[in-house]
Amino acid sequence: MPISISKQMFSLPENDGRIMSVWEDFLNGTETNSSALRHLIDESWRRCQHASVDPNRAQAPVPMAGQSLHTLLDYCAELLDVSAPVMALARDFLAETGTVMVLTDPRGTVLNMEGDSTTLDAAENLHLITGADWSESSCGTNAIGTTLAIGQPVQIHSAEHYCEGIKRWSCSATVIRDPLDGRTLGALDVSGLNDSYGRHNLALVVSTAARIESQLAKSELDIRYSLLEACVGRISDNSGDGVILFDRRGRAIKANGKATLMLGELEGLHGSSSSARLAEIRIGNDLASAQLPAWAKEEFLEPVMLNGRQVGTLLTLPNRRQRSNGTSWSIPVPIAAPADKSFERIIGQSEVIKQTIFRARQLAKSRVPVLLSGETGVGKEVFARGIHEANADKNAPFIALNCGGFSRELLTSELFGHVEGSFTGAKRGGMTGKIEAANGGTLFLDEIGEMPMDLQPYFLRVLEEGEVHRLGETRPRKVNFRLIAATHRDLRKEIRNGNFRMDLFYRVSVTSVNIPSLRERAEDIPLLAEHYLKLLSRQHGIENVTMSAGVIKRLMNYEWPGNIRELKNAVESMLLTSQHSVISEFDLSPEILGHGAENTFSPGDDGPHGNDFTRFKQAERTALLNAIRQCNGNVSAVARNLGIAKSTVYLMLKRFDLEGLVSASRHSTAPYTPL
Ligand SMILES: Nc1ncnc2c1ncn2[C@@H]1O[C@H](COP(=O)(O)OP(=O)(O)OP(=O)(O)O)[C@@H](O)[C@H]1O
Repeated sequence: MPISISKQMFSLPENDGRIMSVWEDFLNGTETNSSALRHLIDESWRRCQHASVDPNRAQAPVPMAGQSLHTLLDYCAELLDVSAPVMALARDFLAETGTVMVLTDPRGTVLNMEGDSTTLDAAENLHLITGADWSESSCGTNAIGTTLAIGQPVQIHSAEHYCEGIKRWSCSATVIRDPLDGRTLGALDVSGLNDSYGRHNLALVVSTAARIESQLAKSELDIRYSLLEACVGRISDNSGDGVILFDRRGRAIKANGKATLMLGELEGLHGSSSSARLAEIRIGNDLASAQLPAWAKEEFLEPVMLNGRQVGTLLTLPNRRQRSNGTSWSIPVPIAAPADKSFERIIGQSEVIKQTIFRARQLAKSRVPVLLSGETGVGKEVFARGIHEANADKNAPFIALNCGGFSRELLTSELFGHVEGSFTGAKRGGMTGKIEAANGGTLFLDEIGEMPMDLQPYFLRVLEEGEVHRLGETRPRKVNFRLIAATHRDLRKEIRNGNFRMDLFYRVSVTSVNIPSLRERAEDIPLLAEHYLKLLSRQHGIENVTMSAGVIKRLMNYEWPGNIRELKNAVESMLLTSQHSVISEFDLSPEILGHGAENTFSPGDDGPHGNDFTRFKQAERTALLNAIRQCNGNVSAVARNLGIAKSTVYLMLKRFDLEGLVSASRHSTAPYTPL
């Protein structure tokens, strides 16, 4: 007699002791046929044994981290994005319940976790954390791995776990399916220590997963609706060509009459069978990997872009008459294919910057929020523009706002806009806020960590509801924009310090790119310095200026706390102050000169310095350098400038290893010649 599935789903904690002895027997090979053991657990244990899972395992294998974790999170961005609101609820409502909610990908790798903080800590000891693999073949019978293996909701309690180290836990999980084709997209789990067991935990995951699925269905329908709307003109029967429209997964969803006729001719089909054949055609879910029917060519395909995101594909079968007339096949022009020059303005050849650009380019393909992190002046805004341009239509707006540059009141009004008379100082006729201005394009919020705490829930609401209220107005306005935020702060630390809301953090950091500091890519400095020298020479109308090898070396050794912005300023300052056509170390600022020569001294260089200068010595050295600069390397003039004897200048030059900065002949009064 088949066992009722619903009975199979729930654990029976009262059987725990008996199940433990069955497990011991199972491992010893002396199997007992106990009614305490659910059939699905028995089957799962057998799968684990077959997969040689170690029953003594105390935790999941080392979790995935770094670039591979980033790539996985990007790949699952849609699932993460859609489930973000329910995970935020879990954070609030599971606190102090002794449980956590876990979202995984279809292979059981944890993507996100929220819930009770003590349980989160305990889970960490088990490696139940983002990036960890909780498939059955890695961790044995467990709710995540087992629900993915059997495709139905399940509780795994205590002794039912296959691995000894996990037997203190009680877990309930179910799969999340693609609402269109039933594909498994991931699993949702609620876990806690044994005393958190409750049948309602399974009810909670099942209803939450259903909510995620319906949200996925809604977003799919919205996309499909927009796709049809965008292409309605192209699939009309007036077209001489056969046109088939595919959704973003490569499934045919609409075709004009001509396409049905042409398909009939191409495949020898008639009437309804050619319509049925149309419904079967798949072209893969991106142009690069399109699996085309034999009669189609790659050039028949064009991406359909909406707000910079590919939402479908049009296949145009050129009119046969045109072909027999000898005219070329009408190769379609993409509706809005991105001309990918977007990251070209980012200068750098180092491996680390190339990888960063690659990651940003990948993320640009979707519309998920991106958090750019990095020190000041590393190029966060340049990257934001790159992502926007790689993705958006040519005319889509890119609206940037620095949250750090305003008072609370001004920032509120800049972001949300206001209506006339809404506050003292409100503009006549009101003002469109940046959020509204970014509609259809990208909103770049620089220094998002500076957004005041009490403003954050309002901005979160905009992100969640896609609506904005101008200050002083009750009517909501619909908005649709891509959010790129940037920060030089560690936002997780800001959350711990109570300066940033965790729910907003999860909303804005669905994906992230960390932009390396200039220090981490010193090999790019020559390229950047040359670039700025050329650019700024042109801007200032100065011709034929170059930099000495010594300068480049110093620039490469400096720490650049202000990154590229500081480098650009340094080059500009040298260009404007140097009196020679070859910029030399002599033209460098004392900071760069003072820091740049560590371990790089070589004959002809400006000389090494030590890190161990006292503040006083540093000041003395800086004064000497300034004087040398002002006096063009003339030792007598330097002595006069500093009010000390020439012999003391020589002593100081020796002490600070700066002799190379004055003219070659110790006693010469000839003007300094650049190296
Ligand atoms: N890779 C790059 N190649 C060339 N120029 C760059 C690059 N990255 C940044 N820049 C230039 O450096 C300057 C600073 O860049 P940007 O304003 O994007 O930095 P940021 O990280 O946003 O700074 P902040 O955090 O202070 O706002 C700009 O003049 C920008 O054009």
